[in-house]
Amino acid sequence: MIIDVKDVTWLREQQPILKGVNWQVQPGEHWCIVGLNGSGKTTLLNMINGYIWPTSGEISVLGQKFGEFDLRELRKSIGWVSSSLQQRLHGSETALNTVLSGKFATIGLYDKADEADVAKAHELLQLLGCSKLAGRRYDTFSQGERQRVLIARALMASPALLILDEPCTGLDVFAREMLLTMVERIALQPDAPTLLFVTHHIEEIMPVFRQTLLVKGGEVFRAGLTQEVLNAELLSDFFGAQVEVEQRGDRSWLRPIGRLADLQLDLE
Ligand SMILES: Nc1ncnc2c1ncn2[C@@H]1O[C@H](COP(=O)(O)OP(=O)(O)OP(=O)(O)O)[C@@H](O)[C@H]1O
Repeated sequence: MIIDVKDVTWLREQQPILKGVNWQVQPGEHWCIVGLNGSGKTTLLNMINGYIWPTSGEISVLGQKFGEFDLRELRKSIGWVSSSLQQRLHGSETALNTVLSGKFATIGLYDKADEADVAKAHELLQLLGCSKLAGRRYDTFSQGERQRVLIARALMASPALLILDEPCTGLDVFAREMLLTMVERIALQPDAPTLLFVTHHIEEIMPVFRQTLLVKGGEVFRAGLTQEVLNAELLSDFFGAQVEVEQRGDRSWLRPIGRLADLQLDLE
């Protein structure tokens, strides 16, 4: 099993941030994780990466049970692309060196990459549609280009699990579609890592994400087949507001219905 979270609770200042979470990810599955701000998604991912420990319950990742192995070793098998990583990278590095640094898990390239590494980095830049950027400085890239270079960087370490944490934030609609196409391309590679794709937006769920986890108030609201999860009744219940879900091609699009006042938004 790739991820096995059993009855996990995490308390902070006596308050449960995660409550009785059960979630299993099997080999070959790719999951979307959806939840509103503050629902507990990042906390759950921090736990999967071993940065925080459950107050109670058990967790194993890539067949390793927490408490019985070296977390630093486990982290080498997990790629995590997030906005905080984006801020930490060195702007003066080229795209090629940024990707190569992924092999050594360093911010900046200090180790000597061999020919095979360079060839692999070029292949990954091509996979992500960034070949032309190879020799350009990272700080000259658009947001969409940065995200794609960062995904190539994460793939450089050949992770078994790749977490894409809201990768479409700040992208225009075309850059977003481009990124989603690339993500799908990665998932369809024969030796693809298991992908976890965190988003607030239902329409970003590509068909390759056959499973979806809905997180609400630190609890699993629903975990199952995307096709079954993405229905108007369930999502209205999940968001606490009436929504409709329209199927367009092989993607679902969500639209709030009713007056804004009914959405119980705090607009003050
Ligand atoms: N170390 C901590 N101490 C106290 N509260 C915390 C801590 N870490 C997270 N929380 C709280 O737990 C809740 C869940 O936070 P988390 O960051 O996991 O949400 P999220 O679903 O990732 O949100 P977003 O979509 O905004 O990134 C929030 O209310 C947050 O303030």
